[in-house]
Amino acid sequence: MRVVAIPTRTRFRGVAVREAAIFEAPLGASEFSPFPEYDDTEAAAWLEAALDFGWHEQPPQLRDRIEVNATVPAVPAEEVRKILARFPGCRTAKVKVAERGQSIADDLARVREVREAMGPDARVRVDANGGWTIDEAVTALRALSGFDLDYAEQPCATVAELAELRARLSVPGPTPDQKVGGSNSVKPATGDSSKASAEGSARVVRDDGVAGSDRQLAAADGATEIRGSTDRSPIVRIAADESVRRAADPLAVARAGAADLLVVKAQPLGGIRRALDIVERAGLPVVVSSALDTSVGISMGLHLAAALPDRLLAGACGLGTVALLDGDITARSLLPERGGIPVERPALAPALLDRYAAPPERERWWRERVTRCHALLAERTRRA
Ligand SMILES: O=C(O)CCC(=O)c1ccccc1C(=O)O
Ligand SMILES: [Mg+2]
Repeated sequence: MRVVAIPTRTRFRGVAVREAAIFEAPLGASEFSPFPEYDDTEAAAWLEAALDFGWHEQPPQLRDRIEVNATVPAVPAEEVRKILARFPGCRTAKVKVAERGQSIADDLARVREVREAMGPDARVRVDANGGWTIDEAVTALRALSGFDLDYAEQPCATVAELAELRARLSVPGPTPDQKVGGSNSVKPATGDSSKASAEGSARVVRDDGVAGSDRQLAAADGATEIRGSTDRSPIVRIAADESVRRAADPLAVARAGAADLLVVKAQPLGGIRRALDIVERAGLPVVVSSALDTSVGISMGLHLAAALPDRLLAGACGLGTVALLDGDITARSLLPERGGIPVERPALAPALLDRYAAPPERERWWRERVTRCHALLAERTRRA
């Protein structure tokens, strides 16, 4: 095991140096990189993932290249084009919003710049990391809806808030720039759609990956072209991220009908097979994303995305984030090229492991954490 500390090119979630423990395992390199503030119980799932990827055969690959989104940190609008340039060929962008200390005006300016830079055909998503209250999310997402968002990721923190937000967004708002009426108008929510069981209701996935219950799509007034039109139901699709990867029950959000799609990450969900199992049981389309991993962790995410059936993949994945790091540890970096990344397990570069070696006290901290998390996993196995 080696511990590395890689500077970020732009602060991301306040992170200026990304630390990771890297295993040189029998099946290739594997990564353990839970954020330092996560407790051992939460971090144990990340270790399970690292051990699984390094020591066990992975499920069959259904594709050999994964389309990725550009990830735009909560930078000032003036910096947007510089960030987008690091994601050559990407036709989808995910923009961080609701950053602490910033305003909705900052978010609007950033998203406007992304939409202008990428053009009307691009898909633009936002990720609030649970930073809005329901009221703030309603206001922000109504304001942002003019930019034709692909979805809003974790606008509020809890499953209950997401469910209520989703219901409220299905009702036409008073915003003057929102056209109501016409054959493609947004119908008021049927009331219980947010509580509908994801498992019980038949789900349909449109050819662009948009999914919803029969009733939800019917509520869109038989619209065959929701994307690109100004009116839609709901105003914006809701994606769950933290409500999947940090929840005691990753399926609760799907069961509550509180999200239209899920963001799944291999490490926090305990590995590729565990993540695939969750996705199958949730029955919602998904986007695979990273946690700002090195190319080793990205490789794990690419293998998860490659194992997903087409019907469950909802567009470009958030796996282009090596572009946000100022270094890497593999011979070849898994950076976006022509909008995608080949599914590979890159070899470690010994000289880079040395160059980015973490200071001794951080190395010791990570070794102790691995030891504690491993003991938790062993204890769990003993009890099972
Ligand atoms: O999904 C992406 O585009 C990149 C990954 C990303 O946003 C992320 C990276 C580290 C920690 C949290 C998140 C997140 O999706 O919230
Ligand atoms: Mg997210």
